[in-house]
Amino acid sequence: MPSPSRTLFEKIWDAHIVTPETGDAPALIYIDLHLIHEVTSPQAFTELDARGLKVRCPERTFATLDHATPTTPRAPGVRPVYASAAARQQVETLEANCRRHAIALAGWDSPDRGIVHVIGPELGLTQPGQTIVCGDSHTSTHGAFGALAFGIGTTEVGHVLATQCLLQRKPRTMRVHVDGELRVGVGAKDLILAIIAELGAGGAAGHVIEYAGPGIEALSMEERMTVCNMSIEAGARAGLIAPDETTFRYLQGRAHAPKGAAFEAAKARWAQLKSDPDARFDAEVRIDASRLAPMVTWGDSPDMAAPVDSSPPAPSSSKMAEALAYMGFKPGEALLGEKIDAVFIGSCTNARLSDLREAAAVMAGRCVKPGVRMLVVPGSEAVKRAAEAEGLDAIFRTAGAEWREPGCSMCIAMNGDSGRPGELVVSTSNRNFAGRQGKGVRTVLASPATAAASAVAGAIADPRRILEASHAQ
Ligand SMILES: CC(C)[C@H](C(=O)O)[C@@H](O)C(=O)O
Ligand code: SF4
Repeated sequence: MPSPSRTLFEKIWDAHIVTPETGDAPALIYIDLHLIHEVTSPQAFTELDARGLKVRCPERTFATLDHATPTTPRAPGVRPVYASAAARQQVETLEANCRRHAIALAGWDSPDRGIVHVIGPELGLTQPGQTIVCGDSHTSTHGAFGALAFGIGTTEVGHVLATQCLLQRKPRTMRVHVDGELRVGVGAKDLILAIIAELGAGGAAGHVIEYAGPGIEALSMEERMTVCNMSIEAGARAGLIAPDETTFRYLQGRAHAPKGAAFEAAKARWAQLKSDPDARFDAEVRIDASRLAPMVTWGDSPDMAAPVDSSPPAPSSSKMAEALAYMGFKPGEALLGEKIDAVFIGSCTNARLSDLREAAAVMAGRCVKPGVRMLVVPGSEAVKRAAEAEGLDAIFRTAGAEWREPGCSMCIAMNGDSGRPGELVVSTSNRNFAGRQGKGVRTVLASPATAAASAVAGAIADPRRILEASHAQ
């Protein structure tokens, strides 16, 4: 009997069931790859030790240092100076846990270190069809490869360390179909901000989103990662994209990807990973990418976003009114021209090589407005090396920006990189929650191009003015 049509998510889910879900109990699913970092793993290891348990599959576990790590430049071999005793302890605890349990760690001396969601793909650890978890909500990033990837809590990190399995209720499915191509000056970040604005912060709650359609197929892997990264900001459990030639080209030759004949065999398997043509989704949404403008947020939630050349809407709830009051923005008043204090180019959303290129294309031959601070923080050591090899660091430095060491940095301000109370920061990260970038800091989420154009203008700016001019030349 032919099997019923299934979505890509359902295919990956079915292939990983150890024990099916029943009315009373969630399913038990097998986890192919467990990524860990210093913030959400210490208690999980403590629990493991308290029960005398070993790590079940150290070879399926991979660790990095990213959240608490200082990004101030330092000479090779010099130990970093941490922002707090807590930050230092988190890092040193993970170093000790990895040594004790024989877990590979991209630590301080590793050329592979970086933000967990940047290095998984870079190293070829992230592969189509896998189940991937990490004690981190932006694990959805890895879904760009056609993997089922989602964040888990610290208790679950302990479960996965001990058993390589996870208890999960089966999520529902949503397809976001993207037609049309993005115009000059409009990027993947603008697309996902527009999608989140459309869905709302909780609009995809309980769902796994599959992004599909010509507008998605046209995206590079790095752009697809930017889109999948922010799925969680619409409340989704995960976001994924069916793997294709773009995916396979990206993976070929990566350190942990299969090699030679094994790669060809894997590719043939991966090519099967797509939703059946008549597969049914619990929800469907359509977006036309060709109609989008660069987006910026005007509130304290990622769904409070609008075209950069528009203004915040009149509040229809107390939440919106409070958000506007926090940001100091007024409905009907142009967002363009709002004076800014700082710009942050970084995070697992937008700190890959293509993001830095996008920002550098705007900065080249221009200067950061005096009085504005600009931090450029590459997502990984590999991104930093590649950017330096093509002179992007020089473009940023010459413009007056700070070129930093890799890490999460001002995305979450756990490492000492933060803004001052009241400052307005244009940021390429993914969360504009009140105080996330420092107490009282007001965050405007934007693309690397918009952030760079704003740094030059000293105010929220439209990158199309610069980019269309250079395109026409
Ligand atoms: C620290 C970590 C648990 C957190 C997350 O889960 O996402 C962080 O990465 C974030 O972006 O807020
Ligand atoms: S860069 Fe930001 S969003 Fe990404 S993992 Fe780090 S803190 Fe979380």
